[in-house]
Amino acid sequence: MIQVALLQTDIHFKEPLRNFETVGGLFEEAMAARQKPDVVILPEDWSCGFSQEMFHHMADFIEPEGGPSVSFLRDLARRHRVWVVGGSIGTQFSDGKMRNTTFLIDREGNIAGDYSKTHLYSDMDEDLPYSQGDRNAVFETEWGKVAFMICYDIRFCELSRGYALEGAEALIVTSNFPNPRLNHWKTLLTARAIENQMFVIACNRVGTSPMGSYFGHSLVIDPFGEILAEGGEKQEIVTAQVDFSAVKTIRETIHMFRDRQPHLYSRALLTPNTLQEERREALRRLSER
Ligand SMILES: O=C(O)CCC(=O)C(=O)O
Repeated sequence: MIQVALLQTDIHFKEPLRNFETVGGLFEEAMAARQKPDVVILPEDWSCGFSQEMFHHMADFIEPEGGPSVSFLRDLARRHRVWVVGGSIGTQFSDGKMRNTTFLIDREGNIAGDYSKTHLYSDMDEDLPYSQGDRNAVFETEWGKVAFMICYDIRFCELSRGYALEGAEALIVTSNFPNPRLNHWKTLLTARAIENQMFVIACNRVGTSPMGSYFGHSLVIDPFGEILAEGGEKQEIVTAQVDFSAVKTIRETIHMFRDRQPHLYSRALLTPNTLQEERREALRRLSER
């Protein structure tokens, strides 16, 4: 049984120091609770916010590997001896590529893994500066096997199914999911939990950005699809106890993984996405102008 704490923060656009202060304050509060968390989870882009404008001026936002945001979180993890899922941080990696990346940090402050957003939100031009992540790993921790999604990723059931087949027991989601799509947020996350028989632990932000407003409603959903905890629409800490043995219980009750019929599923799932190729071609032509 572990205790999770989701910091549902109000992120101030382009004000990292102010956001560090908010996260630092909520972190102390979470650690002072009677039930000390084992894992603290932050929302997507927790240190600088998110807007379409940002994707055209990345120099103002991007951090190098080991930059100030991840160093700040590693220090908190080490000081409080707690695991941290570092929301996401726009990071330029040593291969020169920029990615929207979540860092998994252990109790010693070491980076135990990272996940970069697979499905970039092209309707907001996120795919202009960012490269998609291409290592969708399941990570073994002292409390169970976990995998990650960032925001728009939750619309793509194929990714979470792959994680479940690789043994993930919990899907951790970090997000800037906006109004008015609360219905999508709750329905998609609940479906991901039920269809994969795993926990879904999803941290969303509140407040506003130049793009609009965010509804919070961070969620902890068990593998039966029951909501264990749900945030409101204000800044707060959402907590829940997560008992990973529930995954085994549901998987031994409804044998979905035994009954899958992959050879009968559509071959279209594996054919290349021509719409994406068209978008890449259009962007290439634009950049040549
Ligand atoms: O899928 C959505 O409705 C919103 C996605 C989004 O805002 C994002 O991925 O940043």
